[in-house]
Amino acid sequence: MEWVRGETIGYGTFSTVSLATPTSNVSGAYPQVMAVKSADSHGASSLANEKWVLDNLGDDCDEIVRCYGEDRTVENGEEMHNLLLEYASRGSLASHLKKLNGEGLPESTVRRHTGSVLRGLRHIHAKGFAHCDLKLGNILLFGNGAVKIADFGLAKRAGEVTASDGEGVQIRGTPLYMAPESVNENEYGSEADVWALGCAVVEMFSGETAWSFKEGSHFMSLLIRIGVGDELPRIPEDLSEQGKDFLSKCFVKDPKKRWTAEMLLNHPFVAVDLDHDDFEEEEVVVQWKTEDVFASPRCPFEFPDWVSTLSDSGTQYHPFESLEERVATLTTDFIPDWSVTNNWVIVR
Ligand SMILES: Nc1ncnc2c1ncn2[C@@H]1O[C@H](COP(=O)(O)OP(=O)(O)OP(=O)(O)O)[C@@H](O)[C@H]1O
Repeated sequence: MEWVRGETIGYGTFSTVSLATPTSNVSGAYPQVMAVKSADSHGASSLANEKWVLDNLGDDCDEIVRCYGEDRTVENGEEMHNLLLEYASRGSLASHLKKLNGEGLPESTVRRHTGSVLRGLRHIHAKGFAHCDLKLGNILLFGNGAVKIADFGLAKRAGEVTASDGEGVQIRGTPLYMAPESVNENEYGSEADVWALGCAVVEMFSGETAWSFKEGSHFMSLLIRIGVGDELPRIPEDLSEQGKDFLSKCFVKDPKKRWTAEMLLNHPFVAVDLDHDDFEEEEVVVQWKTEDVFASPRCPFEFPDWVSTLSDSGTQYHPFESLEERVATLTTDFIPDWSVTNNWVIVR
């Protein structure tokens, strides 16, 4: 497919996302407006992984962003890897929420979005994958009010051991959304996606992250709270009883006892027919104002949207006697330079 690049609509850790239009579209096989996610050689493996996962997931799930293909271009003398994706005219839920100045979304909207994300997760998990980076920045909002899961750069086959697994303490995805078993055991399976979904639901409803923290606090202290002890993410007081119950099924520390996406789809919080009068349909508008360009943060201390990345300690892996011992190894005065991360960084 021939296409031309339009203006930039988002920045990620690994990529820049722009508008794209096909130049020859005789058969009408492609939409008139697409999003193209582009990366240089540093982000190429993440894009290749995303393409591979999306190919495996197929295009029969309405809650997963569609991929129209990939190609390579040379721009300003540099080879760029490009992934052509379905364009979400209203950006991510993270950017949408930012415009609400700390306000959350109405509960009926949260229920509808949660149901959609759960259908997407059920599909991903049924195909044997885990997303590993579910957060509001990776849930895209479309003109008709629909939401879809995007950004499969960190996704992997559930249970698959990556080259870096087992070599030390890893941070895969965004610390604020990390499940206890990911902090304690480096486990990133479908159960961890459900925990992250719970965090996303809290944030959608309250406009605040599920974990409260002091500005400037070390992110390792958050990992200790997630991994050790009984503390759970905050469940908003003003959420309905059904909502609170739904979150209590997501925030189960033991992944084996946590509800699955399939089970949660039958929970009354989402298993109701909601009227769709709380959003306005919108035509696909392609003129983005400069201030609409959404950048994924590049530093873990830019609360609340910590950067998504993979990291490992780079040190020899050894089993720990207790959770406390393992998590205590995370505490260090050394603060990595997350602004230059690609795939893996040393965190201690
Ligand atoms: N299909 C799309 N339609 C509209 N906007 C998009 C689309 N894909 C991505 N974006 C925008 O670009 C931003 C960055 O994209 P994405 O998260 O996929 O990149 P990334 O490099 O994987 O980032 P990170 O891993 O840091 O989250 C998104 O937060 C979103 O605002």
